[in-house]
Amino acid sequence: MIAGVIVDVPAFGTDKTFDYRIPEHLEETIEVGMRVVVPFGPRKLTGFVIGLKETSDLKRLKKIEDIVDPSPVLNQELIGLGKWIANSTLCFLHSAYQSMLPAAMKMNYSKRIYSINEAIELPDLPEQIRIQLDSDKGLDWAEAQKSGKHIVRSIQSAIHNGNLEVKYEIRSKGKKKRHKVVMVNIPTMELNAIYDDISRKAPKQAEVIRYFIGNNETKIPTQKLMDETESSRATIKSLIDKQILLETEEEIYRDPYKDRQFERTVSLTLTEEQKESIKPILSDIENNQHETFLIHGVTGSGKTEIYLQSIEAVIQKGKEAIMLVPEISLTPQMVHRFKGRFGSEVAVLHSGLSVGEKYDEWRKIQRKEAKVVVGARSAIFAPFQNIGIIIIDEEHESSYKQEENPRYHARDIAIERGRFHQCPVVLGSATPTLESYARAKKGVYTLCTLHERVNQKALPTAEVVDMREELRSGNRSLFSTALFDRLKDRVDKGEQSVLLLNRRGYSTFVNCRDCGYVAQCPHCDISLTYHKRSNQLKCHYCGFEDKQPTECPECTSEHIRFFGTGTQKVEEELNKLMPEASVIRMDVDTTSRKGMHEKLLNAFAEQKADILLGTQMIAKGLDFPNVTLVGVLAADSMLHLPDFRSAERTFQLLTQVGGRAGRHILSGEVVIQTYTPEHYSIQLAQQHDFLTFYDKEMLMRKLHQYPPFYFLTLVTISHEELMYVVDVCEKITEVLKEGLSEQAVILGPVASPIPRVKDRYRYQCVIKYKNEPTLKNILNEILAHYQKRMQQDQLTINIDMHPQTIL
Ligand SMILES: Nc1ncnc2c1ncn2[C@@H]1O[C@H](COP(=O)(O)OP(=O)(O)OP(=O)(O)O)[C@@H](O)[C@H]1O
Ligand SMILES: [Zn+2]
Ligand SMILES: [Zn+2]
Repeated sequence: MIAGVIVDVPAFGTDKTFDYRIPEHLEETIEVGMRVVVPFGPRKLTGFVIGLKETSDLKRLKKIEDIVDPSPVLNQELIGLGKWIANSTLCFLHSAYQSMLPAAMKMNYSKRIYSINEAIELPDLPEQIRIQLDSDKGLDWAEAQKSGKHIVRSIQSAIHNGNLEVKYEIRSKGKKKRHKVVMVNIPTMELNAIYDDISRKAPKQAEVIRYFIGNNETKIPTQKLMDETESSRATIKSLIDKQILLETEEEIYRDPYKDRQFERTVSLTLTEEQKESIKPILSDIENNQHETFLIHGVTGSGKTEIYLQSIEAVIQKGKEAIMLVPEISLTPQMVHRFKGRFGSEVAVLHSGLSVGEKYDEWRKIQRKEAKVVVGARSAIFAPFQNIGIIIIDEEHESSYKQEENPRYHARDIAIERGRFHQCPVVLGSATPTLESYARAKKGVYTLCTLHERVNQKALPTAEVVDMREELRSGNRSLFSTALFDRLKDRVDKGEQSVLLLNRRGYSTFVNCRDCGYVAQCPHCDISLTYHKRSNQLKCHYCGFEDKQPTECPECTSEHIRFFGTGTQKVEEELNKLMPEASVIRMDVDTTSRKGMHEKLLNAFAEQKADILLGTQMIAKGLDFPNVTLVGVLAADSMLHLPDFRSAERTFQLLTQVGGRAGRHILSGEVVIQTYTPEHYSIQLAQQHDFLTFYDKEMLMRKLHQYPPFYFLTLVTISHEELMYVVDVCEKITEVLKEGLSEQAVILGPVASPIPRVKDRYRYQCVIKYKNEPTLKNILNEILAHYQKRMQQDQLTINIDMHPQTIL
């Protein structure tokens, strides 16, 4: 038998199936979808088996050496899906497959050196190195290279002379966790007799036997048995030696939620609007029919309850469900809602879990121990076999697009999988993307609208405050009088407030008041970010760190410091102006440690603070009954970014954050501070008027030839030498101009918005087009043409077929 294998060398020349012969002893074992170890040149690599056949066109085939997985990690559907991803996003097949698996299953390759014969004298090498060469583990080549040219050369000549040998080793990054369990190794009725027999001579051992007599369990983790019977390892060991007990190893799951109780919840009686929306979804589930729905429902309209009841119907049919939520709204509250309804049938996948935990959750799905997965973007690849529904909540969230290879959008994958499984795909949002809403209007998606909040509560009233007016009337603080008064009122009444500071486009840099100098990263063309806690400047692109300067390097003025308005600054001002208010601050700095995100939210939920101050991460999904005021400190901080989606993003953010207020018994109020109160995205968000916003924004997109009227493709080229980058980018632009139709618009070459990162210059060109059937071929030809230079010359060409932003 021959296996077709996709090897772990994501490069242009190797992006194809290689044939390997299956050795006899593995013939029965190897299946499509497994990973195997194969020889590749001088190396050993892993690869995915994506097909089996009887014969190959090639005569001399190498043999598969070993298997990595005892059972397939990809099923037929996922193998097909990988090809589709590779084709539609122009990525390598191996990258597509790898991205479907948890990080723990990535392979580590190492090259190790061993002595062939311990007795051989290698006087050129230091004692320590010789010991390692003679050991079982050998010497790691990467390590050896750090020990100096002289030593490296000696090792190389010893290899050449046949005194040392090289082995390639492969390990996966994550491990399965195991623990020891003991079980009774004799018929249970004999236990009493044995107890009588040994109780005098070995009372400790008898104690352990009695545990099993008095208990229905016949198998128990060794550690637990020792704890419960207060016995030692030696006692247990004697019983094992006597073959009364048997000890084995068992795999255990790391369950991040194991210490938590989830109160069971039941389905709520749906409102009329909810019933109308869920009806066609349930009918598709019943009839195994694929259709994409867009649920446009105002904040608090009960979309989540529709998801829950749809999933319930799917489970009842014996099928599985994928539920995607954006990373930042995958809060404990959210997990609770799903675990509360479906218990342990729910697997959760998000970046807050450790590599091992994620691996375990994935295996729970693989082994069919979970029926529902709730997770961020990559959960779309959950290895279910029998999917009955795929739901994407907050479908407008940009985090559903992966910004590195493979550059896929989870929405596209959802629809592709939905088609394969003939099941409904549900997209939900209070602020759908223009793309999705346009498709719904055209009838490509089925539109369901929820106009009202579940409890008939009015949407919170919003006030827009013109900050220019505030300045004119002498208020230089970050808070308008309107916002300040309301904040104070809530603190006095014991109600809670949420304050949003949109970080993007916000000043966090250090500059000189006298000459205007701004501290920049020496490796990237971007300003350094000031970190108060360490009093340091940091580059968020390359990690470069520097001390806060005491004088300006340009003009030696001492007036150089951080004048920005990050969340820390706001917190300080709040403390000064309203010392009686307690504040919880949530931003990248306060939530970087594991579990902090949850801790801070819990504290706020328990009303331990009056004000929750934070960045975008607080805008979504939170549902606190006592919150009656939401303030947005600078609504337009993102509006002026030169990005075609900036108005849409502003509208979405304001609508979402506004939706946090007054969701329960108390009514809510929203105050939006802005320097451009006349902008339609701000005015229409104030009026909760999605439809008018949609019409207006669609006109703008049409006028400027942006999605959804045009498709975009972004090509980014980078290299250390500026002239080289410009040259390659110019040539690529020319090729595109020649190959594409008259209708295609090609912008560029231009420097990327961040023109240099990690000492590499970046240039880009953007293609706007309606219908260019040859585009992918042309791009593939370009990649093929530059393949050598990409491998040998550190040239990078990145292609994003549908960029979320061209910023
Ligand atoms: N049919 C119902 N009867 C009673 N309460 C309901 C019903 N449906 C939903 N709710 C409750 O209403 C609140 C808001 O619902 P839910 O969170 O599902 O809204 P949503 O549309 O998902 O909101 P958002 O988009 O703002 O996150 C929740 O507390 C939920 O438990
Ligand atoms: Zn200066
Ligand atoms: Zn940098």
